[in-house]
Order: sequence, then structure tokens, then C-alpha cells
Amino acid sequence: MTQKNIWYEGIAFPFVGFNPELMRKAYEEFVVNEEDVLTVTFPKSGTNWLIEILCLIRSKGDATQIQSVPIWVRSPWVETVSGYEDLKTMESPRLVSTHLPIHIFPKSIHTTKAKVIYLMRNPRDVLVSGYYFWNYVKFVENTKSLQEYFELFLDGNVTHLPLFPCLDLGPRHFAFCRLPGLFQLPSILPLLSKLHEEAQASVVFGSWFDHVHGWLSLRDQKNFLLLSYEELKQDTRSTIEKICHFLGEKLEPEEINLVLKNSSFQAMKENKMSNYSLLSEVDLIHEGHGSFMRKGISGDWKNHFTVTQAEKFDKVFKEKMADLPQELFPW
Ligand SMILES: Nc1ncnc2c1ncn2[C@@H]1O[C@H](COP(=O)(O)OS(=O)(=O)O)[C@@H](OP(=O)(O)O)[C@H]1O
Repeated sequence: MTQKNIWYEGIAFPFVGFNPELMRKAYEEFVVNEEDVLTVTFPKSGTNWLIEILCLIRSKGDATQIQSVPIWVRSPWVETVSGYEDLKTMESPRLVSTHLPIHIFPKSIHTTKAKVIYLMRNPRDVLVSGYYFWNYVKFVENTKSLQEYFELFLDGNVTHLPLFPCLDLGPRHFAFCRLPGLFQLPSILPLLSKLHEEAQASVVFGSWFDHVHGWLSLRDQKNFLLLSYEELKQDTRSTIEKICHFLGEKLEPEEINLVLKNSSFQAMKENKMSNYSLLSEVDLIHEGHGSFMRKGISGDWKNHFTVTQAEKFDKVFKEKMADLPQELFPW
């Protein structure tokens, strides 16, 4: 039997390395320190590229650490079982990574002055990158086709509950069942919710649209830096300088050269501490089915979307993101 994704708060997660109770504990108890630097992304937005750059800024371009310590140990993911453990004993100043939407990220985020870098990427490229990656690894339910993944990506998490096929119900909609006098179904709520989760397919980590909305609510805070994969790609040097400025780090031009060189697509592709090839040692990837360092370009979606898909994506994007200033999206 194929393994099913894990569900937490109505959002699907990979079935290896995640535990709903631990995520709940992290939400309540994990303390974001003022010295922490957070890398926050929806998956496939260039997270690891940014982490590599942050590590290299700290080492002034020296590659010793990035070539000897796995990237997930250098900047642990707070939502994973191993990452949460590593962060507990890690010395300050820590690098912390997350793909969590803000509403389930540890609540101490709302009272901290820690620096938060939110890296966004054209969601069309995020979609294509995710389609290949999640079918390459063995810890997420596979999707049969790009078309299926496309629909799930646009849908976020709200799919149809088989018990009420005429209603479009997601777990969050069960809240209305708790309203006094409307529906009193408390005893079967957990069962309905479970049935719903088991019946639906979803992209892991939920909706890109919700993720961006949630985290961008912090965009006017001084401790929040919004970056895009596209600007990082187009002018890597200036973007690295912008990051240094945000972090209060002063690097010499030769040191920036080293950061650039050691975080390039080619350098990361060859660095087994950053290219996730170590996952093959624990049998978590489908050998010969691609690579984590896939293409590393902007606009690859144009090689994958049909005209119909491109039009549908535009329409959904306009509807879902209309309330945000469009200048925020540089693609
Ligand atoms: N150095 C560098 N330069 C340019 N592009 C890079 C770099 N490092 C990673 N990448 C590309 O980023 C994509 C992976 O994104 P993430 O790191 O966010 O993946 S993950 O969510 O943490 O699994 C994935 O994008 P695609 O190539 O489009 O699939 C990687 O190739």
C-alpha cells in the first residue's frame, strides 16, 4: 500500500520527518530568539539557495562549513522532527528555516524582533519545480500528471468531501458546525475531518496563495525582508548586498565574490552537503528520476504549461491576489 501524506490543521505534509503533535508543540513552545535569522518560503521558491547565501555571508565567503555540514543541519527546519531537535541545542545566532504558513508557525513569531527573510518565486515556476521534486522523492504521495498537480496547486486544500458531494468543504469549514444552534455534530466532527483528509489529495504545505498572504502581512515590519527568486537570479550580487545590509553584515567586495561563487547553481549542484544527494543513502529518492538542483532558471513554466493552463493560472492569480499591491510580484 502506498503511504499517505500526514495531515495537520487541514494541511498535508510529507509522511517522513513530520509529526503533527510536534508541530503543535512547536507552535506553542518554540521560542524565536532575537538573534535568529529566519528563511521563510513556500517549497521550491529557492530556499536552499538563500540558506547557502546566508551561511556564506556568515563565513565571509569561506566554503569550509557549507562543504562539510548538511544544509538542513546548518539551518534546521523548525517543523521537522530532526530540525526541531537540532534547534533546541543549537547555539545562537541560529539560522532557522520554515515552509510553514504563518498561522501555524510558532506563535512567538509575533513578539520577536528576529530577522525574517521571505523569499517568493513566480508560483508558475514553483508549481513546475514542485511537480518534478515531489515525484522525485519518496516521502510525498505522487501525483500522476502535471495537469493533476496543476489543479491541486490552484485549489489549495479545499476539495470535495465525499459525504457531502454538493458542498465544497475543507477542514477549516468545519468550524461552522460548532456554531450553537446551527449544526451540532461534535461527536462525529473528528471522524468527518479524518474522512475528509483521507479522501482528498493536496499539494504539501497547502496553498501558495494563502502562504504568501499570511507572511506578507508582516511586510511593513522593520525586521522583515521580502525577496524574490527572480531578483536573486537577475542580479545576484545586488541582492546579496541587500541581504548583508538587512543583516547588518559588512563584507568586502572579494568576500562577496566568494559568496557568489560558492552559492552558484553549479557550485551547489556539485556540493553533496547542499544538493540533497545524501537522501539517496537513506533510500528517499527515486534514482534516475531527476535531481534537486534541476534547472535553476526563471520562466521554465513556459516550457510546461499549455495555453489553457496559462490562462487559467492568470485568472486564478488575479482573483486570489487582487487585494495585494501587484508591484510586490516582479515576474
Ligand atoms: N544556486 C541556485 N541558483 C538558482 N536556482 C537554485 C539554486 N539552488 C537551488 N535552486 C533552485 O531552487 C529550487 C528548489 O527550491 P527550494 O530550495 O525552495 O526547494 S525545497 O522546497 O527546499 O525543497 C529548484 O528549482 P528548479 O530547478 O526550478 O526545480 C532549484 O534548482
